[in-house]
Amino acid sequence: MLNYEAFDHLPFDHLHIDTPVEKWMTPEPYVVHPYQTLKEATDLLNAHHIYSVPVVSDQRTLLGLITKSTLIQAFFKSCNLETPVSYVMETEFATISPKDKIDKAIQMRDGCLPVVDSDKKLLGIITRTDILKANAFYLQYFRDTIDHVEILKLVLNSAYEGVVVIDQTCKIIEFNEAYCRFVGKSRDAIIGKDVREVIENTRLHIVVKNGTEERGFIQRIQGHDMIVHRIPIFNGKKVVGAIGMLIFQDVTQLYHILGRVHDARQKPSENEFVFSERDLYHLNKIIGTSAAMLSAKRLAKKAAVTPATVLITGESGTGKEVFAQAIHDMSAFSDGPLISVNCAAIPENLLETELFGYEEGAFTDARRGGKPGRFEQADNGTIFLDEIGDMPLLMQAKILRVLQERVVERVGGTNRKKINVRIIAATNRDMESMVESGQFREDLYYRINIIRLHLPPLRERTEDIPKLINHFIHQYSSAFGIAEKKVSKAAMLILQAYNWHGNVREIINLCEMLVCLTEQAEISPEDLPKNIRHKVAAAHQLSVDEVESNIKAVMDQQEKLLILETLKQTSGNKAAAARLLNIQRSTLYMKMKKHNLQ
Ligand SMILES: Nc1ncnc2c1ncn2[C@@H]1O[C@H](COP(=O)(O)OP(=O)(O)OP(=O)(O)O)[C@@H](O)[C@H]1O
Repeated sequence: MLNYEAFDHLPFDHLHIDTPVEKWMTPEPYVVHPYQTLKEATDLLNAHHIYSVPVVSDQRTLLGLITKSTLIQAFFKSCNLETPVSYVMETEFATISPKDKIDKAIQMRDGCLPVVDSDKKLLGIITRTDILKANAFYLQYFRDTIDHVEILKLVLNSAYEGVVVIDQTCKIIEFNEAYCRFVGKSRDAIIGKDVREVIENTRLHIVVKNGTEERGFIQRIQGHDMIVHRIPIFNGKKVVGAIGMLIFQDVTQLYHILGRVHDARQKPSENEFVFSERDLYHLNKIIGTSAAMLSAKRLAKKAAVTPATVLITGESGTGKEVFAQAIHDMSAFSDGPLISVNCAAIPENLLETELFGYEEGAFTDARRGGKPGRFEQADNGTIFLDEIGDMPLLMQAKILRVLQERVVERVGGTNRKKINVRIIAATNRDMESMVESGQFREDLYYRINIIRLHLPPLRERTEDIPKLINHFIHQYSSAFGIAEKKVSKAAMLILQAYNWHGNVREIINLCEMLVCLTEQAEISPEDLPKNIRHKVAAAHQLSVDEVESNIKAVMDQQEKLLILETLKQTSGNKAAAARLLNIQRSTLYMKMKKHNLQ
């Protein structure tokens, strides 16, 4: 490591490789005068371990140079020690001007190079040590520059947006990792190529030509509408290149942002829908009006209007497939099929032929005429890759190719078929940690995680539970031709307090069981499965009986408040209150007596 203190006297801030000699010279060198003796000159050279010394007049005009070899030659010629140096000094030697570039000093012959001004006045000397210092400094300077370039590369590569830099001949000189991921090519395969060969519909070559900036343009790349900026790079007045930036990974992200701005401005109530009749038809099949569900429905609608890939995440049974269906039904792909593939259910050795199909003769049992794969079947429609987190790594690489190129090739075949497919993937696994642990390819993750739709578990949206239960009780009652049963308030409170690890799927199973097995018209806490009642009690550290008596107390309190509220409304008129509550007057009297309201 170079010690910078050695250069403290130098103005490094503005240093450049061709700095002048005056920055590096030794400013007040040892000198001898022409009338000094050879002995004095010899003593000076020996005392300071130097090879040469300039000879100057009293006004510091450079007259000659005394070197060790001049002295040796003088003694051979029998000059005595008292001879003045002017008799033997060199008069033919190189000098350098203070404004000359330091690299000119490299031709030095005599151990030192006098630095003189136009009047031949000595300003300093350049010694070998000065040249070594300059070299060492530049070496460090270049190392630092390389470090800076590395830092810039790091910054560029950690940018979330795609960045491309081209020179004035349209050759790509920089291409960051985000962009590489997006176009699915390695940096090495891209650097040096003409930008028009790498980026579809680019206009960077035009920007380099006319030097006009283009901001916020929409550019179609790989089937997606992308927002881009194109900025010319100037050196003085000359355009020397251009930078292209992919600002949003996809326009849908802009739609999200616009949606958020819109939401913030409008502050719509949670129940307010701005969907068409057709959207409502599809979305209303998804039961739930909790804030989380409404925002998931809005996002699904926004995703449906773009062809972008959607990744739906959420625990098992939260409705990922239901949302995939709704997105498909509301999208421009709805005239085509929705093909579902459960990546976890198909054995690894069959997954490739299942997804990509095979040609006749591809393997021993191959069907005559071959078989199209799921991707081909989904052409002009949607493919739903369920449990994508369980897909083997080898298959992930193949899927990535399809996502990048939108082309499929059957197993055992050579034809590549272009497909137009919207992709929806779903998983209940933690994709980010799978990527971190290397179980899921990072490049594929970026490809599918364009629009992220997360479905929270039921226990985080308990207000949806009564609606789901009533919906499925109604559905099963009519399917089985059984008179519809009502879930009592107490039973509903227990169901809302339950954990529902199986989410909606578990609710459906329970409703089927309750419709079939409950004999009374009302489903009460005792009709609920024991495990549900016990788990709710355990979660509250109570016994089952305590839970039920607590619920009864809560309900009694609610009933009392309701009666008081209604009587207030009717100014104490009991007949009117009974009418409002839709109960007999005698029942109201009975309840008022129970709650000590008389
Ligand atoms: N909000 C909902 N409204 C109506 N039905 C729903 C809702 N959510 C889920 N379902 C129903 O619940 C069942 C499970 O849903 P779905 O298969 O979509 O869940 P999933 O998240 O894909 O589960 P898995 O991860 O196990 O595949 C399905 O029968 C589905 O129709």
